[in-house]
Amino acid sequence: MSLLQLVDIDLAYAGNRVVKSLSLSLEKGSIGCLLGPSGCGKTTVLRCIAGFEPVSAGEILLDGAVVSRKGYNLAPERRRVGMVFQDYALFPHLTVAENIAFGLRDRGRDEKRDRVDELLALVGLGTQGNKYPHEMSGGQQQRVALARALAPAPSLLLLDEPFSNLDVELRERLSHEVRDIIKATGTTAILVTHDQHEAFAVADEIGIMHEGRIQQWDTPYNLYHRPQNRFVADFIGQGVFLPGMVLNDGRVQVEIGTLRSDVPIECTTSCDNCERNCSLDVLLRPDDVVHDDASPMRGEVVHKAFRGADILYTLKLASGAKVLSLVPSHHNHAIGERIGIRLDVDHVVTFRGSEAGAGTLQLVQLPG
Ligand SMILES: Nc1ncnc2c1ncn2[C@@H]1O[C@H](COP(=O)(O)OP(=O)(O)OP(=O)(O)O)[C@@H](O)[C@H]1O
Repeated sequence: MSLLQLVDIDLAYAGNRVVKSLSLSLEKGSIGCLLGPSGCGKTTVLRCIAGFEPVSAGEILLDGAVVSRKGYNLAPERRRVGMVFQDYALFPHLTVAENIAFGLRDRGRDEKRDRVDELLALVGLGTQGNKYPHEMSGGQQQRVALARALAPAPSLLLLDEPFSNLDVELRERLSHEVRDIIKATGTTAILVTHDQHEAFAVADEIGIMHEGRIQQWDTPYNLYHRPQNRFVADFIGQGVFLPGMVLNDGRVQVEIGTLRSDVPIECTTSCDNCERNCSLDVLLRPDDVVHDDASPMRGEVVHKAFRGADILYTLKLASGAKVLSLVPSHHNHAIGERIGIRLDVDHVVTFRGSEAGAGTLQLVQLPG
């Protein structure tokens, strides 16, 4: 059953629509994420869900009950929604235990103490309840903030860029921990971030946002492997679009080889016969282009990024087009070298060719 539903919500600041007919639904116990570039409206959606912004159209339902619609906005404190912010927002004059107990003011003393102990243990700070926030590291402070938000057992937890003040390594570790903690409590949650690694580490489902709209709401796997439009393909992971031509038997020819899909190519109504030399763009990820000394197909190394286990090569083809190739790092080639490559594509993702109207999804071909 959906715990949270947004149905065609709109929000405008001084006539400027920053959220546009946005819909999503989140099952009880699952973790969703709004991921997108700065200014796309993620935080505004979160503020609407929390009740800090009234919607100008559409509805928000929590546990089946309408909490927001035009002209009606249930107060934030009556929504049973917990929030975690990027700056932790802990009370500096209260101890860690007092911070966590803040939302439990109406509970008895013993019940409050037991709940605080339970939360301290859950976030791995069992012995640190008497410390003050300034005596703790950034990561510890964020765990306190999470414990404080979870203490009243909210039906929905909202996390707004919760890791952005932390260094990269800690961010990655804490994002896994936070997921485990949220899952251990069975809480439904929504995370807002512009960092896809964070989104992948925490969320079950992710909505890619662009200019106030969700472009695709899907699992991390599908966003990477089955992007529904160019924006999603560009935003998630790395890759290039290489011009291609559909061959008669459903194969797609690109400069460095021929791709084959297990399913027929599907066109949109404006292109009703892909079998006849349709031109399109093929999405090639760095792992689709394999280094192979024996291959007659060559690419010139124009850039290389050493990543420890792998090197990400940018290779220029004879036409001048570039592809990316992820290669084990013991294959160390110099800039200017021409190295052998071949395609190793598991499934084919294509979009209508640039000259025919870049940006419009026309065709996606995937294995059955
Ligand atoms: N209170 C406000 N008044 C007017 N415009 C606002 C207000 N808050 C946000 N905006 C505008 O609404 C748009 C969406 O902002 P929002 O903060 O939701 O984006 P975001 O995706 O969360 O961005 P970021 O990742 O940078 O936080 C932006 O263009 C922003 O300038």
